[in-house]
Amino acid sequence: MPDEAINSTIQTLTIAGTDSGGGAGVMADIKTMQERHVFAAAVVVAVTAQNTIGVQDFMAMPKKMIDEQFASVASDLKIRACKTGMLADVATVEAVVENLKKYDLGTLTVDPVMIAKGGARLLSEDAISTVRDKLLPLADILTPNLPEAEELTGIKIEDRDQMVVAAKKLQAMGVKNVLIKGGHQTESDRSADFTLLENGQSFWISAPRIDTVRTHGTGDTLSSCITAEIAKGADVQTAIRTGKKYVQATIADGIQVGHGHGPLNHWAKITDEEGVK
Ligand SMILES: Nc1ncnc2c1ncn2[C@@H]1O[C@H](COP(=O)(O)OP(=O)(O)OP(=O)(O)O)[C@@H](O)[C@H]1O
Ligand SMILES: Cc1ncc(CO)c(N)n1
Repeated sequence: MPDEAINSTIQTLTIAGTDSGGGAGVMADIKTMQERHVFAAAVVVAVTAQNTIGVQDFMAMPKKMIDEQFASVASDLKIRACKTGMLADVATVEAVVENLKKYDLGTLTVDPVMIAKGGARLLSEDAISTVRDKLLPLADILTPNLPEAEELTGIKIEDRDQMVVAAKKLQAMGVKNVLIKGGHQTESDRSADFTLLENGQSFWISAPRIDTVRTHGTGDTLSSCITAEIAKGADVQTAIRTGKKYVQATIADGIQVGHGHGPLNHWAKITDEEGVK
């Protein structure tokens, strides 16, 4: 069989950490990709002992194991789009950067995961500059939440105007498309995300803020949905719009799991009633 036929199914890859509680990280990514009808592969760069209450422990994978996973995936699968999530520390970020440069894994979405909802650090402080200097220039799409955008730019973001300024600064650092997520803007009744596209166009997407603590893994779910839609051929704007609708549906149609920041309902279906605009 010709190689194009062997690998004709649309394939995506997540490069991230696991969540034993099933709500975030690699688990959220794979569930999302599966629901969006693309095949999901995973390079696990860290393992967390985690649940809805918090992160009890984590361990980064040795570089050799990261390299071997990339080699296994790249030598057999045909990845159309990939994403990064939790990258733990300097050595892990550097290993991931090296492999992303070595292999063609399609369009890259970088979710610069730093701190979990419960407050645990998922990226060491000294690795922030490694992400900024070495990973960001490789990103086709960057999806920071507000604290992450602040860390990466040094800008204190207190209103929508500063989200725009931060997005421009991130683009100047070498990222093509920037999506700044407004999920942490809790004072507004709508959660509004800002996107600055490679061609200079920009847009806001907002949706009604849902009053719930069950928002564990929203960022992972959004970036994975974007990755899946890009792999299927969507343009960046359409992929982000679909991602927002999907996240809204997964929060709105909630499930009851765990005592803390509960996970999303990944099998929720997008309807036209999400109020996303
Ligand atoms: N309570 C909420 N109601 C509606 N939308 C929300 C809510 N919380 C977050 N969102 C949306 O979810 C998406 C992810 O944003 P958020 O800022 O929560 O990411 P994050 O902090 O990276 O998430 P996590 O660290 O849990 O993966 C954004 O589109 C945001 O607007
Ligand atoms: C492994 C992992 N990745 C990402 C996040 C952020 O949602 C988390 N809590 N855990």
